Amino acid sequence: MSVLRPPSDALAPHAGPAPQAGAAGDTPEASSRRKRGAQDQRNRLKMIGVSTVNYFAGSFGLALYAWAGSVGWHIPAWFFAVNTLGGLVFALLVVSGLNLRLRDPNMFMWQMLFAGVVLFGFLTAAPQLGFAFLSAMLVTGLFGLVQFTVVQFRVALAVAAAGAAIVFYWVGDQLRLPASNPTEVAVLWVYFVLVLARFTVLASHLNTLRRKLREKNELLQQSLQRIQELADRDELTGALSRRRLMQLIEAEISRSDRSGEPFCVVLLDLDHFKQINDTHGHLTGDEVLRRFCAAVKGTLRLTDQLGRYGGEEFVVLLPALPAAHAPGLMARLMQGIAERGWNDLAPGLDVTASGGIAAYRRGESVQSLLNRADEALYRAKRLGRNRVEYTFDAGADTAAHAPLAPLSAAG
Ligand SMILES: Nc1nc2c(ncn2[C@@H]2O[C@H](COP(=O)(O)OP(=O)(O)OP(=O)(O)O)[C@@H](O)[C@H]2O)c(=O)[nH]1
Repeated sequence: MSVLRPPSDALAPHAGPAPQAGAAGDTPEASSRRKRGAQDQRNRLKMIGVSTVNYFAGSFGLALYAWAGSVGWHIPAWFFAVNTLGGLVFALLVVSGLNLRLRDPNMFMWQMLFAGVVLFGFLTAAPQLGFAFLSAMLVTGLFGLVQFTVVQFRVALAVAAAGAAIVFYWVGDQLRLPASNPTEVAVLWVYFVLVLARFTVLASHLNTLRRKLREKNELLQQSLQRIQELADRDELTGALSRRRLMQLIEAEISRSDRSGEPFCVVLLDLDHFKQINDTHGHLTGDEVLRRFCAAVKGTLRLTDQLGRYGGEEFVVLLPALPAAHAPGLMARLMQGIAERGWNDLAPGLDVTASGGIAAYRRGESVQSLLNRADEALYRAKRLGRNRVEYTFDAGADTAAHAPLAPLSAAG
């Protein structure tokens, strides 16, 4: 007998007015908002329909009691009329879009209030069916359980408690569980089963909502993960994104400042890459970038990080690496690039890279560290490419940062 018209979109609340369909200059975002808004309205209408069927069942139960002689026929007739009218009003509010002007377009509170007033009204008018209206209130309360916020639920509870106090005071002594003859007992059973059936329908509806919510959550998690991956990785090469790399260098600086452990960064730049693109095509250029990264990664430790700094420029972060050990590692790295083999990609293709290394100097910023690596890289380019240059760090520990001879990967 619940007269509650449950809301439509517990899963996709939409508070704003839906823009007109096909509005000129509709952006994809506005268009998807509009579609979501229209879907929300359809859901609201659908749930008003479900609720209508629900109080048809309630009216039917009351009609059985009228047939059994427990109440006059005017009780089911009025109950049916009042709830149908209420349903029509709520449906009209949705169809006209007027509900969108309300703070809560689902009209949760209004529907609950309406249900409460109707049920208490009929409880007063037919106290001999007390159990029927009280059990209907429980069904209504079940809707509130999922749709209301905690505050709304408390308000509804307070209003229901106050309403019950008034009505019980007024007609409490006449509240009955009508079962004084076999017909009434049979009707009581039917009515009871009807209430249970409505609980079951509601419970399965809640289950569906919960499942949809879980599915949406999973989808959201996957999307978030994908966004995180996109933010952290360069799609073409699989190297870390510049943003992620900067975060890792920052973290390494903090770690080094705390522990005193040295570390290095290397700026690597492919030589004459424009020419590779121009001669062999952009797709081959892309494949060169991929293979280059794979070759570099192949020579690094698991804890080392490779990130794409931009275009054909890459940064290698070498944690816990004293500057004195950098040349050996760079020789391996350059050898790895040379040995990668490029001819199968395009005949005559030769890929080399230049590098600049900087060892972290305590207290300096990421930018300063990278600037020094860039200066070394610039020198490597100027000195003929296909080589690695080291920036002597005058401010660092002497043993760990002794000046090193330029390293030529070719030699
Ligand atoms: N295929 C491909 N090319 C890229 C990509 N990003 C940047 N480039 C190209 O890389 C080239 C870089 O050219 P330059 O900056 O002149 O450098 P370079 O030709 O390598 O010359 P040096 O660095 O002086 O040895 C440009 O032609 C860019 O279009 C990419 O993702 N894919």
